[in-house]
Amino acid sequence: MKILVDENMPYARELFSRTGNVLAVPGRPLPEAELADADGLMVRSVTKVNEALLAGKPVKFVGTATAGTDHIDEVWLQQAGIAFSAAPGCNAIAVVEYVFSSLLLLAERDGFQLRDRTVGIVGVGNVGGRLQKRLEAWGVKTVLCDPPRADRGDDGDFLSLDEVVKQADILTFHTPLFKDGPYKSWHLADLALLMALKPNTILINACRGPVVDNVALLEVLNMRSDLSVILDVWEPEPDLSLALLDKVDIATAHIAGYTLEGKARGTTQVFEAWSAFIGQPQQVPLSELLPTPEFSSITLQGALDQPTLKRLVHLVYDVRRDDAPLRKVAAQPGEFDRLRKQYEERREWSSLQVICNDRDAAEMLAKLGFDAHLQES
Ligand SMILES: NC(=O)C1=CN([C@@H]2O[C@H](COP(=O)(O)OP(=O)(O)OC[C@H]3O[C@@H](n4cnc5c(N)ncnc54)[C@H](O)[C@@H]3O)[C@@H](O)[C@H]2O)C=CC1
Ligand SMILES: O=C(O)C(=O)[C@H](O)COP(=O)(O)O
Repeated sequence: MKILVDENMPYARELFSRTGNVLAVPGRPLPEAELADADGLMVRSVTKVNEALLAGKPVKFVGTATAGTDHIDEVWLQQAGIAFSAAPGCNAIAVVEYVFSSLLLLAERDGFQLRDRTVGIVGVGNVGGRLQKRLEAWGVKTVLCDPPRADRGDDGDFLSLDEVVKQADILTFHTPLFKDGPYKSWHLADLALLMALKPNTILINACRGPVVDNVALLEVLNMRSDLSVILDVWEPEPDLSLALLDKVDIATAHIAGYTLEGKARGTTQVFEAWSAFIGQPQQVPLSELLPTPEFSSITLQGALDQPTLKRLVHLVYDVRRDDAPLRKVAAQPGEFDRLRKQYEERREWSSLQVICNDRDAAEMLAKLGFDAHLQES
């Protein structure tokens, strides 16, 4: 059995080699000759998987260690009898923590309390739903837009996109990329939407670049200096607009989901699906794989206010570590992908044990996802 795995999938070699010969390869461009005798192909979002790549090849299973699946032609795979599995939700916590890291930074810069802002969440699935819970735990009002969930009759107060735009001080997008169909999300944020944003809105895109029309965004930012923008994803990638990069407040190279936990979950979810597919089902607990983090325990004295939360959040992950390198190298071909391939280890809040002497602080931090405990007296 030969299994091709993207070289940017931590733990893939050690897991997949339990079931066959593993070859780790770059995802963009993928060395296509290696597919001639491959049974399994495990990719990330940078590899387009379609008829052009796989027709006439022996590949029987495709896995993607990602939440998004817009790089996969699922209809063709099904017609061709090739099994497919993704990793829904694997990196949702990572994206939520990216958003918090960014918002706490802007809140400190601009001197506001998150609790005084209304956050509009567009796409309330694995990422948006977790973001809603953590924001509300911190006392932030959220307004939600998710037409597929509203149409399914899911519980929740879902508003139209126009209504959310009217109410939101912070507008954050967490939809899949659909180029057409009833829930088309391509250019969901178009010129009209961007012009309709309330004064001083913070706009965030950490889902897929083309969900926000980047040409329109640049045009609007040239007219409106009141807006703040956080972009993790770009239209197009990897060749983003340098003029736009210059205008945004926080800019990163599509790494919002890149915690070690998030990537490891992606690998294990796909490995578990593959091992079941070949009739050797195996479960892999994350705790078997993850190393001890650099900072594993800290003591917090007293109450938890927003500046203290920011310091804790930034101890685990400060988004500025990813913003500066992108600005430095974005003009050079290949550097966007290199930043992503050589990504420095980043952990989730749950990796930090926080011992508190204040009960409310311990309860709040636990709700937010830290490994928080009340100090024993
Ligand atoms: N920047 C990064 O590193 C990452 C980006 N992503 C992207 O974020 C997207 C969302 O991730 P998840 O929450 O895990 O996906 P999900 O599938 O769990 O949730 C997506 C939600 O968006 C809703 N939705 C679909 N079309 C919509 C529309 N037109 N308007 C409003 N809502 C709509 C769906 O009903 C669903 O509730 C992924 O599809 C992926 O493209 C995901 C993880 C990491
Ligand atoms: O899971 C997703 O969807 C993402 O956007 C991933 O974080 C993207 O990472 P790569 O697959 O491009 O490494």
